Amino acid sequence: MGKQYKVAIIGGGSFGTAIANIMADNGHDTCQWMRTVARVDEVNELHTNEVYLPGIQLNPALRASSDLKEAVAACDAVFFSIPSKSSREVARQLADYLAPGTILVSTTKGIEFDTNKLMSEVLKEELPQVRLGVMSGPNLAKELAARMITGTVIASADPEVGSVVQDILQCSYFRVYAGSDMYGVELAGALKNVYAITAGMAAAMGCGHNTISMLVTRSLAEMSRYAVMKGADPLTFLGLAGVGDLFVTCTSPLSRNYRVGYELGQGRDLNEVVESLGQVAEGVNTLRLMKEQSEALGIYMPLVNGLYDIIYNGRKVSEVIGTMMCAEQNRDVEFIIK
Ligand SMILES: NC(=O)c1ccc[n+]([C@@H]2O[C@H](COP(=O)([O-])OP(=O)(O)OC[C@H]3O[C@@H](n4cnc5c(N)ncnc54)[C@H](O)[C@@H]3O)[C@@H](O)[C@H]2O)c1
Ligand SMILES: O=P(O)(O)OC[C@H](O)CO
Repeated sequence: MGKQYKVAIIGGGSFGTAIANIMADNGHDTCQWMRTVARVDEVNELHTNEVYLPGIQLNPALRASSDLKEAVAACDAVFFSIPSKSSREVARQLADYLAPGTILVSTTKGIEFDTNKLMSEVLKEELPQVRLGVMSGPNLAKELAARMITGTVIASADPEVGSVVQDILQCSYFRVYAGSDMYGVELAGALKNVYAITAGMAAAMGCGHNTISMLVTRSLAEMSRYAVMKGADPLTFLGLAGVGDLFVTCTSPLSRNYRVGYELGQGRDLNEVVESLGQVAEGVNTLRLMKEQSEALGIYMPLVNGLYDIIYNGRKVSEVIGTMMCAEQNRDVEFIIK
């Protein structure tokens, strides 16, 4: 067994619980912070989190606490797993409790709605004393909690952050790759959610495998084009945090974003679908931000425009597909990012 770390996870939802469980499996002193006292008791006494990970028996060594100061005290590393909507608010609560130099890893795959900032930017503003990393990849919480093999990417400007996170999380079912393109990894995690909504919608409408394959491939082209214009490394999009995460999110009914798309494809109303989900689907807000940004920067994004028109302008799916197919024929060269 390697070095044992003292670690905390901020967030009591599906992903926070899944990664907290890996850390406990790996023998680290692990505390998960969550605001709901009844759920803290459930994790500590029954070793389950039935609302978010039904049917999963958690490692009995995993502790939970609703006391933020106690949860992060003397930690080597803190993992942040709060939806983007509440990230700044929770980061502010942490400000007095994190010692200078503490490693803080964002696992949030979203963008702050009113500022268009990535979570690393939000966390840097609120917690300037930490050493930051972002983690992203094909990491469906339910599969991770069931200890099914996958990998992820930890990206940071500080190489020590990468190697500490590898020590903490790597195990027989979770391979952790380190990189330095923090911006690209984080952006990829947020952008793919939008295309998962489209893919879910396509699946509900009975589209074939050829269609889904075209959709995923052109989604990769479109999100890479957007990210490169914003300063990311295009190669990041060919790795686990890019195509890896896009593929899983666009094909698995375990993805909440895919499920939102599926239900929309069955004719349900967006607000109703989001409400009944009971968990976060970051792509709904990210779609609006991508639409605004791509228009402001003049980036060609037919898939984002099409989904936006369907969801927010009430355009018929068949009409949008018709427009897109003709436009692609006339304008698009089959390059990855151009
Ligand atoms: N679930 C996955 O498979 C997965 C995988 C990788 C990354 N992520 C990302 O991780 C982030 C969190 O996702 P999740 O799946 O855990 O979401 P979730 O909806 O399952 O859980 C969110 C958790 O955050 C808590 N929370 C929300 N607002 C809060 C506040 N103001 N104060 C305290 N707690 C608050 C909720 O109580 C809940 O416990 C998202 O950005 C998501 O995209 C999710
Ligand atoms: O459930 P989603 O749609 O938030 O996606 C889950 C993860 O991001 C998959 O890696």
